[in-house]
Amino acid sequence: MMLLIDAGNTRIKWAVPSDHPQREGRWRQQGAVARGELQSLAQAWAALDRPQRICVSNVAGPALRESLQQLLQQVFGSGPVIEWFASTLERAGLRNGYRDPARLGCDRFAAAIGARALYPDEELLVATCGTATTIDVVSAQGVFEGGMILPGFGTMATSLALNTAQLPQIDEVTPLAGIFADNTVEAIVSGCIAAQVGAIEHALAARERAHPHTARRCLLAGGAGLVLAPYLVLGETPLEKVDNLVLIGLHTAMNHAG
Ligand SMILES: Nc1ncnc2c1ncn2[C@@H]1O[C@H](COP(=O)(O)OP(=O)(O)O)[C@@H](O)[C@H]1O
Ligand SMILES: CC(C)(COP(=O)(O)O)[C@@H](O)C(=O)NCCC(=O)O
Ligand SMILES: [K+]
Repeated sequence: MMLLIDAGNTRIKWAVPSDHPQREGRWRQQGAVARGELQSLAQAWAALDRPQRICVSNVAGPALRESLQQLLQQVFGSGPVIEWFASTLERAGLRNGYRDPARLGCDRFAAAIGARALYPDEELLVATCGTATTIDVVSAQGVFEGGMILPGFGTMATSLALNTAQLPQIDEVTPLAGIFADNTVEAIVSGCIAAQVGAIEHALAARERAHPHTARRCLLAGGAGLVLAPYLVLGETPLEKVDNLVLIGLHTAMNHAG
């Protein structure tokens, strides 16, 4: 059995891949907790069979890595081999085109590997909308070509509340009646949605200009993806909402040598 963990800056997502995906679906078990509720994973994981291998993508820093390591040891003992997934020059058939490959966020590298596993031989725009939003290009030849990093939807909205006297924290996002809102809360939501989908549409348009006559697909992942999907206007480019793209990438990578 294999345990896959995606530790982001807001939440920790995990899954156990199933043995018979056609029959049982991709994951046998899965879950997610806020970063501050890491300890609650002890209970969820205690119910699992002891994994032989554990693969972790962590972009939430060394303290989180330390806590996670202790927790894994506490629950599963020292038996399972832990791979701390890292960005390298090449993995699972994907080439990393970052100037310094190791500096690419390992969640972005994993998401790109996952995207390529889902859609081999297609050019892909991978938008992952978490604490940060990243918008990355994977070429049809299997090269991570590069991307953009911007504040995620929640981070953007929160920065307004923190840096202004009159703007409130947004707790809940309800569907917008229109782009030009007649109240403060919806005006903030509309503005932050416009910034997020605007960046994705801008990235796609730039790629279309640079490489016309190339079929491509946009994958949308991350916690804010659901909120943003209805507002994206991508013309003829198909849009796929993918849950747990980083975990799909880790699973793919684990089945290829490091
Ligand atoms: N229901 C929701 N409505 C709006 N935004 C959401 C919702 N759920 C999650 N988010 C956004 O998703 C982010 C967390 O997504 P996640 O993919 O878990 O991030 P990370 O990988 O950085 O931990 C939050 O910062 C928030 O912006
Ligand atoms: C861009 C990120 C902060 C995204 O993190 P997330 O929103 O998934 O929590 C993370 O991938 C990261 O720390 N990257 C390192 C820098 C880089 O990718 O260039
Ligand atoms: K992200």
